[in-house]
Amino acid sequence: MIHAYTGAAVRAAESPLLRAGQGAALMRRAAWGLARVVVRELRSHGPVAGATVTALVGTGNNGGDALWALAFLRRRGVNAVAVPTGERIHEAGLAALRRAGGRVADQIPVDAVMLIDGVLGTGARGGWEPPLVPAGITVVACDLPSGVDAETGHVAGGVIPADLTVTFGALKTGLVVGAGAQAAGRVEVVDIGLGTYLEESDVSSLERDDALAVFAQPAWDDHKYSRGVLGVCAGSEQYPGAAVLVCSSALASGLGMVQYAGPRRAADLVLTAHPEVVAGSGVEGKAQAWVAGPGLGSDDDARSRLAAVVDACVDGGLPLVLDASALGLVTLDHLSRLRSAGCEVVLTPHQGELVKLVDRLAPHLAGGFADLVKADPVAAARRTAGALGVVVLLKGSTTVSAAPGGRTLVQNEGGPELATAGTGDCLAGLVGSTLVRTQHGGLSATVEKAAAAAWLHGTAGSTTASGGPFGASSLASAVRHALTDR
Ligand SMILES: NC(=O)C1=CN([C@@H]2O[C@H](COP(=O)(O)OP(=O)(O)OC[C@H]3O[C@@H](n4cnc5c(N)ncnc54)[C@H](OP(=O)(O)O)[C@@H]3O)[C@@H](O)[C@H]2O)[C@@H](O)CC1
Ligand SMILES: Nc1ncnc2c1ncn2[C@@H]1O[C@H](COP(=O)(O)OP(=O)(O)O)[C@@H](O)[C@H]1O
Repeated sequence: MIHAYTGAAVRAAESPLLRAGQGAALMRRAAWGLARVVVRELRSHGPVAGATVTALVGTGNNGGDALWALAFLRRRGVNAVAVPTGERIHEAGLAALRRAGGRVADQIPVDAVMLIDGVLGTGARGGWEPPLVPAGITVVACDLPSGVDAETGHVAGGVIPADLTVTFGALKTGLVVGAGAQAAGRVEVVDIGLGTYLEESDVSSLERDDALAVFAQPAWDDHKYSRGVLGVCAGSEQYPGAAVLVCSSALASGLGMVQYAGPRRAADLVLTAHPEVVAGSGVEGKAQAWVAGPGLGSDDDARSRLAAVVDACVDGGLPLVLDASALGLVTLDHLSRLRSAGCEVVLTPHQGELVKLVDRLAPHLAGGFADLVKADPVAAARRTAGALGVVVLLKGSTTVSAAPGGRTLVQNEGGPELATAGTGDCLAGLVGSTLVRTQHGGLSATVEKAAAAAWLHGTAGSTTASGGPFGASSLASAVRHALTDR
């Protein structure tokens, strides 16, 4: 599990140390860590001594870090050049650079092989417009790529995409969400001794082993019912393929049985693809959790099929995933009955679906929500989860899974190749699969299951993308592959 903290939390952790007069020591520790990483990167490409490394140096402590790092690099024989970007500069850092023999210039030197982005860190307010950066130069961001909001990952103006970000004290939320995660490149954390002062993390990410633990292999004495039976209420005469996609991904994730409930045309397609599915038109059966929504449509038939699934879940206290069409049909009454019956409920909207859902079911949140979803998906998912009392898995370049209590997991395994019709249906099948295979552990455990599904989905997407462009029906085999190699 990887944990990330808000910029504010990291600053709060620093403050007792600053009060104790250790500010300069903290900065030197951070800069030393940054310089070590730069040396390692230089060495992997050629000689360190004589290489030109430049830094864009802002007006605050982020610029101070960059200046100190240049000073350390100069002592290692690097041609260290600071390029100030503002009217002010960190005086002690500048003095250190000058003492070490480094210089100041007003432009990035033409022979620079590496650029340290030390303009803005956790103190950035709003956006900035970076200068043009020469093509081919390796960019190392100091703490954060300048212009990334440490709290949200939002980029309000421009940003210099980094090959590598060296961040200090702890991983920041802005480095693992949305545009910030994209701009950061590889991220390395330098320990500057904040550990004991850091409070609870803001968001976390599952790593491979965490996710694989959710998709546990069967025990020797398992049978199909103990491995889990997933009910799927998806597809319609108009959109039959969605039913196949949900069933395929669920089966590929290795559960005991998939039971399909839907109209003839969709059921026939499902059975042609997967004869092992138990198909019928109604929701009766042995399902231990349900997925409802993909391809249901929005007519009366869709409404009554969803109502039947909600009734079955309420009666049996069963977990339920609501995706796609179901997000436009679900009512506050459904959610309230499901909550009262103690059902685990996961909603899996993309951004547009979330905005519509909030408009309809939580209008008190709706003002400015469309902007919030883009600028701060973590907050948007958290607020919705809190308002509706369910787990919300918000899809996008970062998949955010939030529980009503605030526990939030963010996953970034998948790339934009996943933005193709039907991949969300596959994800719904995987989330359903996680909900049948483990016992109740409260919504805090449910959010982890949702994130494990996102991990598997993103990993499968990236593997499939490495073979060229793909459609959603190719994902299932990569899901199996991701679960094979353990
Ligand atoms: N505390 C510590 O001991 C340690 C801190 N550490 C380091 O300090 C960093 C935080 O430093 P910080 O608080 O000085 O903020 P920072 O990110 O440099 O930016 C503030 C400056 O930028 C300016 N500015 C703001 N927005 C702007 C914009 N849009 N466009 C242009 N300018 C803008 C703002 O100007 P002002 O608005 O005040 O005029 C101010 O001058 C942190 O990320 C880490 O690297 C580490 O060394 C560990 C020890
Ligand atoms: N730019 C992106 N980077 C990574 N993943 C993405 C990106 N765009 C979409 N995805 C993923 O692709 C899936 C698309 O789901 P969805 O929009 O529901 O599609 P559909 O309804 O067609 O099945 C989601 O899991 C989402 O997280």
